Amino acid sequence: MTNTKYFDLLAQKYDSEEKVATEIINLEAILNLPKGTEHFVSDLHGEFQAFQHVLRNGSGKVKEKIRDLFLDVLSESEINELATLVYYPEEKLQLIKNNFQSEQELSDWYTDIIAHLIKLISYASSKYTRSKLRKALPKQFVYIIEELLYKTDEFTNKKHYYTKIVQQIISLRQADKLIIGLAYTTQRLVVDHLHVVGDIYDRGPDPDKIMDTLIRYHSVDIQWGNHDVLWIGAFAGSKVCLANIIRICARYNNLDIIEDVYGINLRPLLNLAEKYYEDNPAFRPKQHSGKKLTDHEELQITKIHQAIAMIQFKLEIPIIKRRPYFNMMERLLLEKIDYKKNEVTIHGKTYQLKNTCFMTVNQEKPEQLTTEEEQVIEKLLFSVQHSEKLARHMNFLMNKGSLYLRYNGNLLLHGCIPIDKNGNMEKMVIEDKAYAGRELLDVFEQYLRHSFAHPERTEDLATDMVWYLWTGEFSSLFGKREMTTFERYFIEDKEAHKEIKNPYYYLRENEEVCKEILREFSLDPEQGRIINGHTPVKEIAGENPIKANGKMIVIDGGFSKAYQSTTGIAGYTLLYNSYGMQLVAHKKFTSKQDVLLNGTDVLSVKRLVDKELERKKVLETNIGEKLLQEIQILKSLLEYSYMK
Ligand SMILES: O=P(O)(O)OC[C@H]1O[C@](O)(COP(=O)(O)O)[C@@H](O)[C@@H]1O
Ligand SMILES: [Mn+2]
Repeated sequence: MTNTKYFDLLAQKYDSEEKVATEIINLEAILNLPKGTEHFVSDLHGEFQAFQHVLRNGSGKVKEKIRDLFLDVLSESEINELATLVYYPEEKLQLIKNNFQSEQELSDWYTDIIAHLIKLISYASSKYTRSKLRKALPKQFVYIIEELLYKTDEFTNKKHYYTKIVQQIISLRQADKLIIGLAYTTQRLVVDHLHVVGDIYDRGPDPDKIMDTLIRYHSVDIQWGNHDVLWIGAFAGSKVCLANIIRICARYNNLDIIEDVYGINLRPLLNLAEKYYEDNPAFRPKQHSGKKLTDHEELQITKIHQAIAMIQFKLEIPIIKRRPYFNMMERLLLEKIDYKKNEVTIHGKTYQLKNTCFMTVNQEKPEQLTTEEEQVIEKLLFSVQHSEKLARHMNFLMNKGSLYLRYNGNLLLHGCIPIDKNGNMEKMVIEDKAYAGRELLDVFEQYLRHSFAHPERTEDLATDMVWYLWTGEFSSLFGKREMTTFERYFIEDKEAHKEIKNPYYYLRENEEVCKEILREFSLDPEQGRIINGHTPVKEIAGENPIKANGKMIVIDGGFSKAYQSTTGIAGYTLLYNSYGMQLVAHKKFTSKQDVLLNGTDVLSVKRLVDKELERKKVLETNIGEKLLQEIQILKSLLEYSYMK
């Protein structure tokens, strides 16, 4: 398209000189506002309730704003009550309303609380344009709220006018709805943009609810985690990824995610499991609160767990063989077993095996699936690829996700940048071409997207590569020499379970190494930081999440309950507003009920990562860059169309 045509098109939208000028002025104004608050979370691992809480309280930002405004006029418990009302408006309203004896009492309370919420919204939106605030308001109440917000100058009898409106709202029985709307608006204003630095799926019970929440969220991006790509892989046609997700769901007693949530029929797998497998202590599911299993259910899951684990181990073999550059020959474990002696030799060391379940293994050809196994995995794959809900969730992961993200000068990524012990980028040769650093990650992402675009291909390089991202030595999502799943099931010696990490995980303490990585991604090493998830920060053992003189921030807090005893804490999140970055350490989240009843909102030690000397403006952000371009275009339009 020629430039003139382009301008003609644009002129249809901006059909007068004034309109162009207004838009330029509007954009210029936005550029000079303080940058919006970014909120970083990671490693959610299906813990929907805890995630909801962090999202709703904006990692403490909601309460901070309430304190700023009301410290002198409200008591501590009133502050807590107001905060809880903002987090969980529907439920908290019911609880509060139950305490009133008369209509009058309730009406007085409504009047006060609506005033508080309006004040809070006015404060929380002070760095946005009116138009942005309007978009965040509950649609049906925009007019009323704007009246309440803006009719507050000295020339109107503000109190009288305000009281009249609120009385009307109450008598028309709209107060509850208005309060709920105001609460959600507050939540939305407090955080402008959310980054999920990977691992939404696995271990915890409700990844699907997290996905639904993210889909509804006003502004979000995702950096895929190894567990997320495992699910993408399954959907994209990788049978070995599929076996893995089912194995992990069995292990964590979460098969209802597969069966009830995503509607995938497990009956064929269960039949196979019942036919070949018995009880086995190594495969009993982890029990978690809320889901008490009967003995029969536990036994069933134990059998399914073995059946699918064995399918997984078999499926790994041909991939390892057809992709020598995956460098995984050491993982051909079923071929390394001495079935008579019940031993396996790994890295030159021989181990006794226990809790084995090799009933379906053909010792001559251990990669061979039995006919039944083959049918089971085929049916599972069909079912997975035809789950509408899973399709919706995986499409969203693809649309909003990437392997890494450069955002406002920072590098966001889940796992690591594979490097050697001298800090040089590791090279991986794929189909005779070597890749390293950013280029390697870009190639990984291309393969993943290709695989997703071709779900009918199940054994091509792209599909195999998705599995490599889950478990490969130079995968930026995994970054360990190998995954010792087999060893943890069948070998007692803990030595064999060790997973040796890429040097990245200790070299990232080093400022120069982090700066080099930032340079590799064309980011300013002086200003930028790396935001990392994936490895739980062991606060108990004195580990600091802020590393390399602030160049590296690790925010896997372990929302995952399974990991909380090793971390000693229930997660870190990060906030980045116009004043700088704040790291928030979360205490263990008990339950929503607890927050509602007792206001226990265990907040959270803050450590200032950095304090900007000057407030950062939109101008200095990614969005600012885009707005500048738009302004340029509009200025050209002005010249072309109206100043001839
Ligand atoms: O805790 P589990 O279920 O045994 O899983 C352990 C496996 O998970 C991993 O830690 C990967 O998961 P994370 O990304 O959550 O760390 C593997 O390295 C390891 O083999
Ligand atoms: Mn991870």
